[in-house]
Amino acid sequence: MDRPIIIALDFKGKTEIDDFLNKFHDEKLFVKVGMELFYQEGPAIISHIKERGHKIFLDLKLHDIPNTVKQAMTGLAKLNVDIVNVHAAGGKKMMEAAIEGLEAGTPAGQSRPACIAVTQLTSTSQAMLEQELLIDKTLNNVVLHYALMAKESGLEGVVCSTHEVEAISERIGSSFVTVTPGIRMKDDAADDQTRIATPELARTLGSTAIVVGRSITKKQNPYEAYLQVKKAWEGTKK
Ligand SMILES: O=C(O)c1cc(=O)[nH]c(=O)n1[C@@H]1O[C@H](COP(=O)(O)O)[C@@H](O)[C@H]1O
Repeated sequence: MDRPIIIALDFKGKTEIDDFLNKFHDEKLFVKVGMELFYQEGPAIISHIKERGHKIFLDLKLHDIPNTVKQAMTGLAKLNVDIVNVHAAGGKKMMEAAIEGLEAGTPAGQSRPACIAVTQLTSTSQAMLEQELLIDKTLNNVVLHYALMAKESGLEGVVCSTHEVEAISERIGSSFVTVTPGIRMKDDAADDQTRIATPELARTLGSTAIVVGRSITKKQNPYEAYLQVKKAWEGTKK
């Protein structure tokens, strides 16, 4: 993966997507389609965005019994997206089933989408981990453990916060993909995110890709905001 900025298209529908993408002057982007958009527009939105020439991370965060995840992934593989994801909390059998489903569903001549596992959401804090999820470990250790499970299950990488990237890369190797949301420019509000970082820090700590939503989509000039994120992300060498 060529260190992309993945723009989270958290919009209501196709009209909003077209208005937004039209601001990018034919630049080929890597975008993320999540639950908000997919549940409104269905699979047709994927072919629509692909026709415009953009790469897609389909972020539906599957988390169910292994057989259900396998069958769901068999269907999703036909959409020919670049990345899909699951929750690592579903366990190793579920993650293995996700890969089996993707392999079974990928049409001949197409490459199977990369599959990555959400470790702990970037909205989760240490206090929430302990008090609500009753996990009595450090966030870093939990994320690293989930990343190891994902690796053992045959996945290509994880979604984690920037703050766990170094530990994962040290233990598993830097070719294991780390996709990091919770990205904010210095003066932006954290909103509902807890484990945030600037694009510069993500670059310094070695994230494979950053996911950026509101710091681009909610700005008055999203294209200008994207260029600023890009400069920050590409400017600082590790
Ligand atoms: O899987 C994800 O993409 C994801 C995982 C996670 O731990 N945290 C997280 O924020 N995300 C997604 O990344 C995007 C972040 O959006 P912003 O907070 O607006 O930049 C949203 O679309 C989330 O659904």
